Parts: sequence; C-alpha cells; structure tokens
Amino acid sequence: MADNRLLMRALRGETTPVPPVWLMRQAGRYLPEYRATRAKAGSFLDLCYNPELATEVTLQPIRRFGFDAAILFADILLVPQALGLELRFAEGEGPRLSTVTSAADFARLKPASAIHETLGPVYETVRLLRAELPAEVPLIGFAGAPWTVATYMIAGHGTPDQAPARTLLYRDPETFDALIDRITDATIAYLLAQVAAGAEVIKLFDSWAGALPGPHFHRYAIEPAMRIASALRAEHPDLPIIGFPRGAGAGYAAFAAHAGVQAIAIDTSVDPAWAAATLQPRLCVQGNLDPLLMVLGGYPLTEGARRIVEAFAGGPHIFNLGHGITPDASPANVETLLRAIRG
Ligand SMILES: Cc1c2[nH]c(c1CCC(=O)O)Cc1[nH]c(c(CCC(=O)O)c1C)Cc1[nH]c(c(CCC(=O)O)c1C)Cc1[nH]c(c(C)c1CCC(=O)O)C2
Repeated sequence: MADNRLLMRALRGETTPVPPVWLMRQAGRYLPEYRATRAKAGSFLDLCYNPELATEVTLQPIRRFGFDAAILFADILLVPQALGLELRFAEGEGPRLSTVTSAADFARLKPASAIHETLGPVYETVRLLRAELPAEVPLIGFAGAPWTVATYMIAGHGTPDQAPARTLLYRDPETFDALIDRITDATIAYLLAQVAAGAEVIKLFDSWAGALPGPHFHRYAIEPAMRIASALRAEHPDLPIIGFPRGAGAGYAAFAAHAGVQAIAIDTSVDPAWAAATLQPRLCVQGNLDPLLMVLGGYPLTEGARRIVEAFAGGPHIFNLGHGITPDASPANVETLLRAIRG
C-alpha cells in the first residue's frame, strides 16, 4: 500500500490539499525544553553523541507542534570529525576544526570506511527514533554536501565567502578534488548507514553552494549530489532525497534537472513564482519563508506564509523556512504559522 503520510506524498510528486510542514533547526535553542536538555548533556557535541538525549530533542518539536516530519538531531560537521579532524564548538562562536590545506594534511585523513567507528551513536539515535516516533511522522536523515563540508575542513571555521576553500580549489585542484571525493565517499557510507538504521528521507545540506564560483558549480555542487543520490537509490530505489543548494540562484534550475534528487529546498532569496514555474513541474519544492518572520510574528508572518502556500498550491510542496529557525524566534509564532498553513 502506498505511504499516505503527507510528506511522503509530496515527495512522490503529489499535490496535497495542505502542504506538509517542518522547519529547519526545529530542534534548537528557541525551545526552552531544548535548552534544558542541552544543559543536561553538556556541550553541543555531547548532545549529538548521546542517543537518548539526541532522540529526546528530536521528539520535542514533534510533541509540541505536531510537525509532519522529524529530522535527526546531529550536525554536518560530525563527518569531518569521523575522518580524523579535531572538532569543538566554542560557545557563541560556532565550530572550530583542525584544517586540511595541503596534500600532507589530506594524507592524514582516515579512509571513508573508518567513519562508522565515530558515528555509531548517530545510527543508534536513528534506531531509537524509529522506535519512539509516532508511525505517522517520517524521519529525515541528513548530511552536509561535500562542498559545504569541505569549506569548514579547509577554513577550520565558518567564513562569510568561503575564500579559504576557493583558494585551495584554484591553488591545488588535485588536493581539493581528492578532498571532495573523500567526503563524497564518506557521505554515501554515512547516509546508507542512516537508512539502514531507519531514516526514511534524506536531506543533503549544501548551505554554502552560493559561494561556489559559477564555472565550478557543476563539478562541486551537482556532481557530488548526483553521485550520492545514485549510490543511495541504487540500494533504495524509492528513497526520497531533498537537495538544498542554498544561495545557488540561477544554479537551482541545473541542480533540479541534473542532481537526481526528488525535491529541492529553496532559500529565502528565491521568488516562489519563479520556483513554481521553473522547478515545481519537475520535482517537489521545499521552502521558503523568511526565518525573520518567526521572530516578528503577526500579520507579516501569516501573510508571508499564505503567499507561499498559494504560490506552490499547483504542485508538490513542503512548507519550510528558507534557512534555519533562529534562537530568538518565538515558539508562539510557530503555532501561528501552523494555523496559517493548516487552517
Ligand atoms: C552549516 C551547518 C552546520 N550544521 C548544519 C548545517 C547545515 C544547515 C545550515 O545551513 O544551517 C545542519 C544541522 N545542524 C543541526 C541540525 C539538526 C536538525 C535540525 O533541527 O534541523 C542540522 C540539520 C543542529 C545544530 N547545529 C548547531 C546548533 C546550535 C548548537 C547549540 O545548541 O549551541 C544546532 C541545534 C551548531 C552549528 N552547526 C553548524 C554551525 C555553523 C553551527 C553554529 C551556529 C549556531 O550555533 O547556530 C554547522
């Protein structure tokens, strides 16, 4: 029998009467119960590697709001850590990693097959979630896309324009390519293990796709996504994959046409009318409310949500934000949003 859960229907290409809705970073610091569990766990990474508490924070927004999907609680930077880099999250400053900026650094990375030694607790979280989630709520697994993961491995922290990664791409293309390929292999192994543990949908976060120079977009955003999607679907032909080449601009059309994903998540800058006309005839579109409206609330929020629902009403759509919900957002505004979408 066909899976009739709203999210799965939209991902199969059905136009649903109301769109399924979930929010990027729906488990996060805007929720008091998240902050309490996080304090109990210790550091953010302690939380990621604690299957019971990671399960708890994944379930919190499902219990409170009844979203149409849960997303595994973890981080895209666990993969570089599993490849041998040191990782910590400095409070209020974001991630800090040891770096890969030369062939010698690259040679010290572990092989892709070694990642499971570190990532076992994440697979355990997926298994616990499948046991504890209500059957009507699909579980989304995820990973960072190779380019975005590489930007952090090369710079050692977040940067506004990914200049360190672009520099390595130009200066030492051999090492850069080898790094992209290693991350791609590790990502395939990681996502296959998530699916084996019970993830039902996969999302690939290419949060910094917009920083890739245009001539390199195909090689470093589309090709790795193609490789990952085809490796996953070779083993799981019905597995839906959501691609998120954030900031890709004109690159969204090529990504949607060639990456082999079943849905494309669009960022806040994309005009819904353009996406409905250009992307939605081919695949499901996810997005793209401005996360700022979750801080603001009121009429701008309900009107913004209504316009997005209307723009995408003619095809398969998953309602989401254009990027993650921020720590200063108010939980009450999530209630307002859900009423605006579901009536
Ligand atoms: C670039 C990126 C990262 N992580 C992720 C991305 C891609 C998506 C995006 O563009 O936001 C993905 C991610 N990170 C997190 C999830 C969990 C699932 C969810 O609820 O969406 C997911 C899917 C939890 C998290 N990841 C992080 C938090 C906050 C940590 C805390 O509790 O202190 C959460 C809930 C930390 C994180 N993790 C990362 C950064 C740069 C930071 C620091 C910035 C910040 O503090 O918000 C790397």
